[in-house]
Amino acid sequence: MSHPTLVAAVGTIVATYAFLWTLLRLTQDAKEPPLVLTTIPFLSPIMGMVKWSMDFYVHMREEHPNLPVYTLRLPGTRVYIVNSTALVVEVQRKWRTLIFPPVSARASEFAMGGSKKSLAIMRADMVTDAGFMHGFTKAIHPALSSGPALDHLSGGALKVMSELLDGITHQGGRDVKLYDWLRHNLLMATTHSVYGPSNPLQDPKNEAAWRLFHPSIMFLMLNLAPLWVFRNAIKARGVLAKAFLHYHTEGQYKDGSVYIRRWTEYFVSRGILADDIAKFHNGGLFALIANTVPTAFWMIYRVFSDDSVVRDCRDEVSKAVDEREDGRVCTINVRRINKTTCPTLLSTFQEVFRVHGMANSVRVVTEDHQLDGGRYLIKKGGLVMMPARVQHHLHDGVWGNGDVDKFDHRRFVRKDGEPSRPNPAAVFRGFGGGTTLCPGRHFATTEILVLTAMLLLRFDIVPTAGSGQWILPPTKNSSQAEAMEQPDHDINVLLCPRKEAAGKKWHVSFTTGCGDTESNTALAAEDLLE
Ligand code: HEM
Repeated sequence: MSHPTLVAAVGTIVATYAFLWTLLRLTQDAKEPPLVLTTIPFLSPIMGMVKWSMDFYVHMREEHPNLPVYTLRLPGTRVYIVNSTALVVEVQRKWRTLIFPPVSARASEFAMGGSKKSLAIMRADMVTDAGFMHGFTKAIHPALSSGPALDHLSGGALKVMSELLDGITHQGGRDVKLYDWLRHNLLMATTHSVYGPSNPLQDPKNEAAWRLFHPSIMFLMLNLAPLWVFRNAIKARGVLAKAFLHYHTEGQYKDGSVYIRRWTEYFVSRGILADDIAKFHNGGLFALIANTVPTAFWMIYRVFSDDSVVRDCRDEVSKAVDEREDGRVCTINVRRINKTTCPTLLSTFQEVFRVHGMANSVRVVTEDHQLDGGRYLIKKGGLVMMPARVQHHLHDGVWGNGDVDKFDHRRFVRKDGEPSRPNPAAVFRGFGGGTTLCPGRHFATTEILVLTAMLLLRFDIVPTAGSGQWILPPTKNSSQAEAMEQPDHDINVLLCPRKEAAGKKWHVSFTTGCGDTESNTALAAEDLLE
């Protein structure tokens, strides 16, 4: 490069840097939460996110331990990251000002491809109870809260899983890739129970389309690249939407679960077009299955990779089994898979969320607003983000005296005389929190806990590679659209029927028998407070 060209290039870089630095300072109000990562204005936060992936926010809290909330400036947007538990509670309480519906609407537009007309309906009122999004949560809630509709939903999926395990027992065992096995079979079991006998996902073409579309959802939602980059994913999205359109227009949802009937009837009642209902089914499918699969994977990994956990949990779940006909008919009573009978199993499940969970609850700021009694100004149009991982890795004894970076399967077992943890409303955020607390949490919890119980009672699980050792897979490629880490590679395991379970017939029951406590599997603070 010639000398004048070099001078011009350096000059341009310096001038651009000075311009961006000034722009950043001039557009940042002194009352906003402290600005961090400004070395390269607007780009340093992105570089940090790429470098640290899902540990970025935990890393940032360790770098700035005294900041209850801080500002990241990204091109075109400001994001306020909340570290303080008390501020998480405050943000969730202010759900009419710091709102979630724009996030769902964005997903419906960019990731699902909804039409302008339907998006206008969704966006018409994103604040009051009469708005589309709040009405949606209310419409599906009764079908997913405790009661016959939920039992039917969980029972339908568990029946499919139980029959699958019968087949493996008859075969004398099976070698599987654990993640892939769960991905296929939980998809089949869950969608069968939700969508009913005409479940569109039972067609292998539609399952393949889902697998192609699913990994692109986050990128489509970010809307940073031209659509042709995602042409295969968009084509797959179309294949699924076509199948769901048939399901909808033929009225097949009427033979499905109460949940899917209420879901559909709500969209119809708000004037959403049939084509869009079909597209939004793709989003519903994402909510239904995307987090259940990795959560089940980690649960099975964490239980079966430690003999002492297998021993403790097996002992507990065996107390939830009723035997008849001289022990030849065994019924797992779901009501007894609870914190009283199975404290270690439940604690392991909660620890899976604490260690592997990566939910990032996001809210949009609708007007300039003061947080923390006027200490911080958060500006209209900004995003407020509450990363679960930050809360789940707080030090200072919040999670007990042990190492917060270590997986401790007994961390949540209540010990006599121990003080309760501070502020449970904010610290456990595996299913998010506040008005957007996951409505599917009871369904997913029952599905995963009872599947684990069935496996414990009926099988040993042994890795078949790496001289039989369980080796924790890395997770750095996890998609951040999900609330749970995903393993970067699969694990080969042998599902080996236990001789203690041989020759027995296995069932799952939801009836509350004499002496059973009502199911208390609640993990979210909101449920614990009920
Ligand atoms: C282990 C499995 C699951 C995990 C980890 C999970 C996690 C989450 C999280 C973190 C949120 C966002 C909460 C927030 O931003 O505060 C959420 C929302 C949601 N989840 Fe789940 N979920 C799971 C299973 C399910 C299932 C099975 C269903 C459906 C039956 C479901 C339906 C939904 C819906 C509809 C929302 C949006 C709520 C709203 O807009 O207010 N989820 N989930």
